[in-house]
Amino acid sequence: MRYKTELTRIVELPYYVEVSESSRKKVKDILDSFNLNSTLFLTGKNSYEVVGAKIEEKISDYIVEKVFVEKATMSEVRRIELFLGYTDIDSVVGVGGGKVIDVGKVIATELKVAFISIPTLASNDGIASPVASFKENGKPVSISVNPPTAVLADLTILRNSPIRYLRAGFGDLISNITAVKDWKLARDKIGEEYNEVAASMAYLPSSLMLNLESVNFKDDLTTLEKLIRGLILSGVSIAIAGSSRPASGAEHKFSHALDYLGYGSGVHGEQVALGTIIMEYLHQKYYGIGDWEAIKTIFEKAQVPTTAKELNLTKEQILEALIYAKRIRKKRYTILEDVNPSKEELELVLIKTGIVES
Ligand SMILES: NC(=O)C1=CN([C@@H]2O[C@H](COP(=O)(O)OP(=O)(O)OC[C@H]3O[C@@H](n4cnc5c(N)ncnc54)[C@H](OP(=O)(O)O)[C@@H]3O)[C@@H](O)[C@H]2O)C=CC1
Ligand SMILES: O=C(CO)COP(=O)(O)O
Ligand SMILES: [Zn+2]
Repeated sequence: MRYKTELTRIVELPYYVEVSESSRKKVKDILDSFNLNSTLFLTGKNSYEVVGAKIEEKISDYIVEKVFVEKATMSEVRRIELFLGYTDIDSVVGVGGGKVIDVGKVIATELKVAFISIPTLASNDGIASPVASFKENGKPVSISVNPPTAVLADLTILRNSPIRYLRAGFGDLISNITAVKDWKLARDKIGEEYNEVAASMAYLPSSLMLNLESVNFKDDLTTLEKLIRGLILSGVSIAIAGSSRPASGAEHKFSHALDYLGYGSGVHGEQVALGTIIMEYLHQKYYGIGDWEAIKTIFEKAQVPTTAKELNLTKEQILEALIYAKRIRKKRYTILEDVNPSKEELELVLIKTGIVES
């Protein structure tokens, strides 16, 4: 393995992170403590109704413009930046789901201002990560951005958010188990640079959740808190690694492939959850490390979809996406590149794991 020439790593991390039942109330304090007073307030139509309006009220003196984000694309970023024109802003406050947070991260990065992330959904680890995921011409692209300056993860907001997105967030968190296995594989097989701190931050919170007796994000605040903290650590692990490596392996390639091909009705975390069962199966089969049944069981306990049918996918579509996955990010070495499973073998995996019926 060869390292770059610098002797220590310089990493950009969020300055302030709070996970509590009242984090939303801190937004004014945060703006004050960073000496920020000209804010672009970004939100979504639904998130505004549910929580955004109340947060807006608290910082109305600081807001210079409010914009509703409609889609997660570069053209939406341009629309908002053109709308701002010569208006001076020193911060972006984003109150919404992944779409709003990602658009906020890109705008704050381009305009070199602070970004305060107030997620109203916890559907993926983008809450605190330096990655924005856009769809351009219907195709997914991942963009490197600055991580948020502050993350205010409010458990009251998130507990009351639609359960489907919390379950999807759980899928995205558990997927770190196979992502880190793939990273280790790349270290061992092709000498890829590996960072134990980033890998542990991504891996441990998800692996510890495998032992839960039950998984209920609505009624059990401790489990919800573990999910949110895990997703935040996952985002920070990406910042430490300098790429999404600790949180995105073959299971993510599979999910990106489904998006490319336009198959099924799953959201990101649901798709990667299915991918995680498949990749864990392959890791277990070829290297004896892993327990795909434990992963499937924890998904079932959390009511994360574990079958093709639940995501409106056919067996053929999943197989096509698994084959297509190798064309995505060819340089990211994973179990798929290592084993190069045939279509017949993959079909057997789908049947053995119960993802499709035989
Ligand atoms: N950065 C990253 O690493 C990743 C980013 N993504 C990206 O994230 C985006 C998807 O984000 P996701 O969070 O799944 O969903 P969205 O942000 O698209 O929101 C989904 C729906 O939920 C609504 N909504 C938001 N908050 C609430 C709430 N508290 N109560 C009720 N409804 C609510 C939204 O309405 P409204 O918008 O009107 O408020 C919208 O209708 C995609 O663009 C995807 O590419 C996906 C994976 C990783
Ligand atoms: O979703 C992500 C991590 O969970 C981001 O990963 P990608 O770089 O594959 O988009
Ligand atoms: Zn993800």
